[in-house]
Amino acid sequence: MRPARPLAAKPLRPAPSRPAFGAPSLTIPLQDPGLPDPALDVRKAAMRRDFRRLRRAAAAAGGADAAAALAAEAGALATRLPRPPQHIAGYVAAGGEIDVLPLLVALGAATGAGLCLPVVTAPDTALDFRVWQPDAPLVAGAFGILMPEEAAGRCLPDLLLMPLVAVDRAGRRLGQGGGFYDRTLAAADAAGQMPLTIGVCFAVQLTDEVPAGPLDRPLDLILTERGLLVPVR
Ligand SMILES: Nc1nc2c(c(=O)[nH]1)N(C=O)[C@@H](CNc1ccc(C(=O)N[C@@H](CCC(=O)O)C(=O)O)cc1)CN2
Ligand SMILES: Nc1ncnc2c1ncn2[C@@H]1O[C@H](COP(=O)(O)OP(=O)(O)OP(=O)(O)O)[C@@H](O)[C@H]1O
Repeated sequence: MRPARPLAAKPLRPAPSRPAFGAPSLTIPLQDPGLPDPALDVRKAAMRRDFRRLRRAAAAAGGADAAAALAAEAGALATRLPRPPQHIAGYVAAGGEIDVLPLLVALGAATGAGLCLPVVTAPDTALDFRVWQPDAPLVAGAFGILMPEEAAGRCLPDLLLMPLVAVDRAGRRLGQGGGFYDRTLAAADAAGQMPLTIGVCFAVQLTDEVPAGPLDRPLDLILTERGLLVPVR
């Protein structure tokens, strides 16, 4: 157990400046989040801290090579998909996440699918997705993450390349803690439009066991710079 730190030991810093969320739109409760589980949240928070550090180190040491290695697997990955995708969602890397854009572009070319990127429109909601083409302009969105402009139009992906902080061999995914992808999958499932989910990360982000609760949905596949993993459950 770590000793409790006096609050005064933490220097006061101004809140990080972030683009504000837009006015909340009409939100439909997607799923009752149920009873809070503080013990689970504490375990997830500790793992996030450790694996964000590992992720940043991996990105600094070989991020560009790893992104190229992912993209080189696009043709092989396309042949492993259970159905041909129509619209593939990637993400714009932040905080040391593996850069998935070269893979997204290559997978689009290999499958003929359209491409899109996620957009956070409000806290506690599902993600929106906007159409993206290579070299189309991106603007800063929530959390400073780049996203397509509104004029790009919306998209409903049937294949998600998902960022993550840590993952285990059963496909349990630890994300940034906003619950955005879990709510997105819950909403898609409820609408009968569950996409195929591929978690993408550096191999060092694989761990023995990610703590998970009832709202966490396991990944269909895991892709690292070392290759494709089919989760064992
Ligand atoms: N690249 C990327 N895009 C994404 C996600 C993601 O995880 N990665 N999301 C997945 O849901 C959504 C955005 N959700 C987010 C939720 C929380 C934080 C967050 O707390 N960021 C910390 C920095 C973390 C770090 O150091 O790595 C912060 O801003 O202080 C970021 C994104 C949609 N787009
Ligand atoms: N289907 C859902 N409906 C409502 N709330 C949800 C749902 N899924 C997750 N949440 C809530 O979102 C919060 C964050 O969940 P969690 O810690 O699993 O996020 P995460 O998967 O790490 O984040 P992200 O998916 O954004 O990367 C929790 O309070 C959780 O209760």
